[in-house]
Amino acid sequence: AMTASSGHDTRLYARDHEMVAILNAQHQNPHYLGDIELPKGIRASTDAAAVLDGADTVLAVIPAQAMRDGLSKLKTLIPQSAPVILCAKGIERGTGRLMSEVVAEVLPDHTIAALSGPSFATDVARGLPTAVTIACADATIAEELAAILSGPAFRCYSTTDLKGVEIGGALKNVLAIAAGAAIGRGYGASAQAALVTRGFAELRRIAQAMGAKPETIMGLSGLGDLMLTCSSPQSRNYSYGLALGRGEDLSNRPLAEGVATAPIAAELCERHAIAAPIIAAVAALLAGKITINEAVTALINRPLKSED
Ligand SMILES: NC(=O)C1=CN([C@@H]2O[C@H](COP(=O)(O)OP(=O)(O)OC[C@H]3O[C@@H](n4cnc5c(N)ncnc54)[C@H](O)[C@@H]3O)[C@@H](O)[C@H]2O)C=CC1
Ligand SMILES: O=C(CO)COP(=O)(O)O
Repeated sequence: AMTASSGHDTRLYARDHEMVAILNAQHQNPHYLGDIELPKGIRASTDAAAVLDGADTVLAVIPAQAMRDGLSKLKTLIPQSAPVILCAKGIERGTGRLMSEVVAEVLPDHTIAALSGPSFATDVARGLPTAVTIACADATIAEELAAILSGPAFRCYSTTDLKGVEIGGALKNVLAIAAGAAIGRGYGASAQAALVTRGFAELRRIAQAMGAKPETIMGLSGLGDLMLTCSSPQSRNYSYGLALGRGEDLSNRPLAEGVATAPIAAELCERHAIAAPIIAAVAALLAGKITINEAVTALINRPLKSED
C-alpha cells in the first residue's frame, strides 16, 4: 500500500488464489486488513515469475522463520539488479542469523536492505502518518530507497546500520511479549514501564556487543518500535503476551515473531555472556519452564546493581 500510494507500479506475489482474486477485484485484503480500501494500483498474482519480472526493487514480507525457504523458492526469479528489502522482524531459529545474514546466504549477489520501525500494517494501509527507517550498508542506496518508499503519509529515514535496525526489530517483539504478559497477569502499568525500560537496557547491551550504533537503537527501529509494540493490543506480540498472562488458549493465534525469536535470542546472549534476564525470562516462560509470577519474582529479586 505504501509503495502504491507513492505512485509506484506495485505488484504483489501471494500464494492464496482467493486473496489475490479479492484484492484485484475489490482492492481489499479482508483477512489481514479488514475493509480498508487499498490503492487501486496494486496488482496481485499467484504467478511469482510474472510479479518479479523486471522488478526494480523487491520487498520480502515473509515471516522471519520462513524467509530462507520463501526466498530460496524465488531466488532465480529475483532480478539481479533489484535490491531486496527485508521487512521481517526476527532472528532465525537454529542458526541465530539475522534476516540479512540469511538472505546473504540465499542471494549472495544481491543488495540487501532492511525496513523497520513503528508501523502497524493497518495504520500504513489506512494512510495514517508513519515514520520508519531503511538500512543498507551502501549509504547512497539507503537514501535512494528512502526516497522511493516515502510518500504523502509515509516518512522513511535512512541509515547504513543494517545490524542495528535488524536487532531492534527482532528483540522488541520478545520484549512486547513480556510487557503484554505483565499486563495480562495484572501486574499493572508501573511493572510494564519497568520491563520495557530494563528490556531496552538489554537491547542496548546486545546491540553494542554486535557492533550496532547507539543512535540506531535510540531511533525509530529501536526505541520507536519498542514503544509501539509494548503498549498496544494492536501488536500481535503484545497481545500474545496478554493472552499468556490471562491464561488464555494460545493456539490458532496470529503470527507473533517474538515466540520464535525469544529462545534463540536468549541462547545468543548466554553464549556471548550478555546479561539479558528479561529476554531469558520470556524464553523460559514460553518454554513452560517458569510461571509469570516466578519470572517477576526472580527479576525483582536479582542482586541490586547500578542502573546501566
Ligand atoms: N503486520 C505488521 O503490522 C507488520 C509486520 N512486520 C513484519 O513482517 C513480517 C511478516 O508479517 P505479516 O505480513 O504481518 O505476517 P502475516 O502472518 O500477516 O503474513 C505473512 C504472509 O506470508 C506468507 N508466507 C508465509 N510463508 C511463506 C513462504 N514460505 N513463501 C511465501 N509466503 C509465505 C503467509 O501466507 C502470509 O500471507 C513479520 O516479520 C513481521 O514482524 C513488520 C512491520 C509491521
Ligand atoms: O512490527 C510491528 C509494528 O511496527 C508489528 O508488531 P506485531 O508483529 O507485534 O503485530
